[in-house]
Amino acid sequence: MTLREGLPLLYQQFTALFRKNLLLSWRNKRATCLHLFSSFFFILLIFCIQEAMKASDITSTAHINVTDPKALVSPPIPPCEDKFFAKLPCYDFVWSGNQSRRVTDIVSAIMGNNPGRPIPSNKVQSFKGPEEVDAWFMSHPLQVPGALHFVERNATVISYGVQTNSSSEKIRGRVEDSTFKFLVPLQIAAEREIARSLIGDPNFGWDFGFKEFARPAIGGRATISALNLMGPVFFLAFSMFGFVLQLSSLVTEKELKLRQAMTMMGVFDTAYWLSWLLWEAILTVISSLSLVLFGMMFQFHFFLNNSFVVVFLLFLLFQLNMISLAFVLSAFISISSSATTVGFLVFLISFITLMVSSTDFPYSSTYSIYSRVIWSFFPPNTFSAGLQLLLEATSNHQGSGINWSKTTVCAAMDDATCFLTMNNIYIWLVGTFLFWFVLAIYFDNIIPNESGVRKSIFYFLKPSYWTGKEGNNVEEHIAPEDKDVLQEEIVVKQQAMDGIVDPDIAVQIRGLAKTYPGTTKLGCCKCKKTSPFQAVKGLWMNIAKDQLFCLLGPNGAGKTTTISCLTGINPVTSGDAIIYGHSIRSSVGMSNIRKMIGVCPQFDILWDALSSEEHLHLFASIKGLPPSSIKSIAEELLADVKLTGAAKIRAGSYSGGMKRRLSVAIALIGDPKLVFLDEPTTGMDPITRRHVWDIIQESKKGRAIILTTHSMEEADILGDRIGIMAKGRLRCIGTSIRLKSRFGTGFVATVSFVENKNKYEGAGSSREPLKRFFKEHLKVEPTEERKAFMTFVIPHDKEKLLARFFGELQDRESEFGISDIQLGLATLEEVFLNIARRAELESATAQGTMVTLELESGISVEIPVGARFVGIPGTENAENPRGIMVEVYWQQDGSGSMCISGHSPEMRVPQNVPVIYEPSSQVLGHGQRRVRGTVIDYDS
Ligand SMILES: Nc1ncnc2c1ncn2[C@@H]1O[C@H](COP(=O)(O)OP(=O)(O)OP(=O)(O)O)[C@@H](O)[C@H]1O
Repeated sequence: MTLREGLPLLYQQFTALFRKNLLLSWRNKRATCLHLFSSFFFILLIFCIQEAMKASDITSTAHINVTDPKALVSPPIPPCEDKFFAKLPCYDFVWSGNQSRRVTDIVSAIMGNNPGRPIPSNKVQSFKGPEEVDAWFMSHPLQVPGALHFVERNATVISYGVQTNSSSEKIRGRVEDSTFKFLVPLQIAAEREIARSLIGDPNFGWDFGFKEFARPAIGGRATISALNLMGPVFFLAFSMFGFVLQLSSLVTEKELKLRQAMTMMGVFDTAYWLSWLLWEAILTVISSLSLVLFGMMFQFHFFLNNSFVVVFLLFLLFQLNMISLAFVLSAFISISSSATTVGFLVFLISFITLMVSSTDFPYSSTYSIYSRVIWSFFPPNTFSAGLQLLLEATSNHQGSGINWSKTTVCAAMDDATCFLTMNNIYIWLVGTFLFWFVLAIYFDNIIPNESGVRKSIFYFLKPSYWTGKEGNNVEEHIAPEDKDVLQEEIVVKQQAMDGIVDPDIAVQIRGLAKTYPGTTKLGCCKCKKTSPFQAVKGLWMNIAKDQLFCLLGPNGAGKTTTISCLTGINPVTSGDAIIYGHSIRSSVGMSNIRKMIGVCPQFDILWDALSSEEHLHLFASIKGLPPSSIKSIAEELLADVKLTGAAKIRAGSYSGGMKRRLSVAIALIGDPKLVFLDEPTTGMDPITRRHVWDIIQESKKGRAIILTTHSMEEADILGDRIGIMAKGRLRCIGTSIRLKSRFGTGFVATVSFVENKNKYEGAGSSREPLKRFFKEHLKVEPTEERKAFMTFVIPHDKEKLLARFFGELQDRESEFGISDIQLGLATLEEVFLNIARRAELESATAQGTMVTLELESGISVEIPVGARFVGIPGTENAENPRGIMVEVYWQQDGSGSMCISGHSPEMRVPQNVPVIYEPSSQVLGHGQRRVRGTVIDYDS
């Protein structure tokens, strides 16, 4: 099948990824709707605030048409408690001129004739002159709303003055109008009573009235002030939805290694970024459009008077800038749940800069052009400046707003103070959008990804970036101890030196090594730097076509790192690998390799919201399969992994086994010539596992498979050739039988007994002769003793004796009650444990890592990790000249480290067995005697 290449492939990947983005948004309807239509809630909120402002200003007639204004006739002097923030005890008014009898009478008349409420004498204070009143004011702030000052000039002239506390305190958003509330009533009362006194008629009528103008409602004022007050913050909050959602989608793809999976399948970065950009641009257009339309629907002058295109463009460009910013920040975040926190932080910073912007900073002559340029790189700042221009253009009822032809016109009166036009804002927003987008792609390359891989800061200046060729240095490494591994290394080195490309070889690994750089972690007081870690220390091997190579090894051995290097996820530190003639060190070679490999990574790399069918369609498109064949190939693969019934169900609801099967199917898309399966059957039940084994077995034809597994049974059944790695090195390589015969403890003989009740009752005693028979001839004890069978492990060195021994045993079958004898090699698991143990021992010896073995006899012995037969110093005597030893049983804990699971009964150290590790000294600890054990090579 011919796979697509170049531009057609880029276009195919782009459309497939775009469809994926669309599906993800569709399946996440709630978030998408919030992104698209949250503008409605913000506009509604501004509308409600505007209405609330109107309601709170209920005494004002600003919002209604005043056709027939009501006249207020001689309003009374209000009680002082009516004053907003009056300080108690308070006085209704104070007055001066109390040395005049006539004035005193006038004031008494004011108090007594106050309409509807005569004023009691304790609510009024009198003084001699205005100076005394002022002094009293100073010591009694807010205790009186007004004062009257009378002067009796002569019999016909009494002059007076009025003082009011005009401070405009607000209460619940309402401002007190002290002139009409206090000043006018005091003035009317004073004039009325002076007139009556002068005329001499206490009933003289004095009605004073006033009323406002008849006029239409001042509709725009509150609308604009609600938008002025809340608009910038609310519009910023609205654009945060898209920002946070985009950030979270990108980080989720990174966190779940979905991006890595797509890279392994050969996705172009251009297709990836463009697919997100186009999808987000569409969402942004819809959300900006809905914001402007809702604004118009709620009759805001800002949206009605400014031209539609001018407002829409400002919101669109700003939101696109926020998307670019989300792209940049996604390079620095590795956990999707942090997206909301980062969104909140960006909102907070934007809010602060918004406040700063309201002080004219930096768009005035006081500030330098540099501060304006730097300030404008943060999109919310430019946006708020643009918003301010549009708000000012509609700030009063007559404001005609800005239309397209006025976008180049400055709002300022003279050229010297003209720093911004709408056109400048648009140009800046387009510029910063492109700037942040390019920066996002740059950071995506240089910030360590989920595998800790990053390019150098000046990667684009390196010739290798453009030519696709990199160096090929091979570091010297310690020669392997194992003869098969050494032989393999010699063959590969020779072929590499001669430049021979064996047509039967799919992968040739040439001294592949990987060192992870140390990382610096910021603690509360100091930085903690970890040292570089050598995960793979020089691998040399050939992997043949049409074969399944099984890579085994304990946790942390370096298997996944090796696969990551071969699939181009991790760049190698030194060495190389040639896959079907292409080097993994060259970017051109790697892109060719990606077309012919399939990868089933260790962890399921799937979108919960996509079905298995959609996954296969997506990955098939990324690989470049012709669109016409994708449907049938997906159906075929789904049938192979028995997922046809669940083809349309979302992967999020799959069981662990179903997810693994889907991952296997993804790895087999496009008939790859080399398939990497990293622990493909983890979490599967035995039936499903066997089914997947069948699929893998079938898939061997015509391709090479590299499989890593922790199941020895799987390796035994599927592996044509097995390599065991430990501590970054290849420890052994060969077929299963070869490994078992070389590294197993020997042969395993299982003797089954005839089912006979009488015999069985005496089984213990009737089996003694058989045990003696094994002991006398082969010097072995049973390792397992059950009702129906007994198992003996026979060391390799007894191989020559076996033919005669088993011949004799068969002859005496009836005597021993034997029904069947089975002889086999040790299991692969035993081989694995032996190799792992040796590697641990080697590293523990090199590093001096010790663990404590608590013997049943009560003695504690310090031994190197992995040591099998341990001699106990101080137990030597005449009977046991070399002392006592035990066999230590090891197992791996959850983290892959070896730990002691038990030990055998104590036994004599045989003569002539060599000591591998001799402790240099004995140590004492916590008052308890602790000795270091010797390691005995009893196995060899
Ligand atoms: N990005 C990384 N940075 C630093 N060290 C790493 C990184 N990835 C892996 N390692 C270390 O490299 C060693 C090899 O890891 P690797 O995942 O290759 O082991 P493995 O054989 O695949 O183990 P497992 O069976 O658990 O998957 C481990 O000690 C691991 O901690």
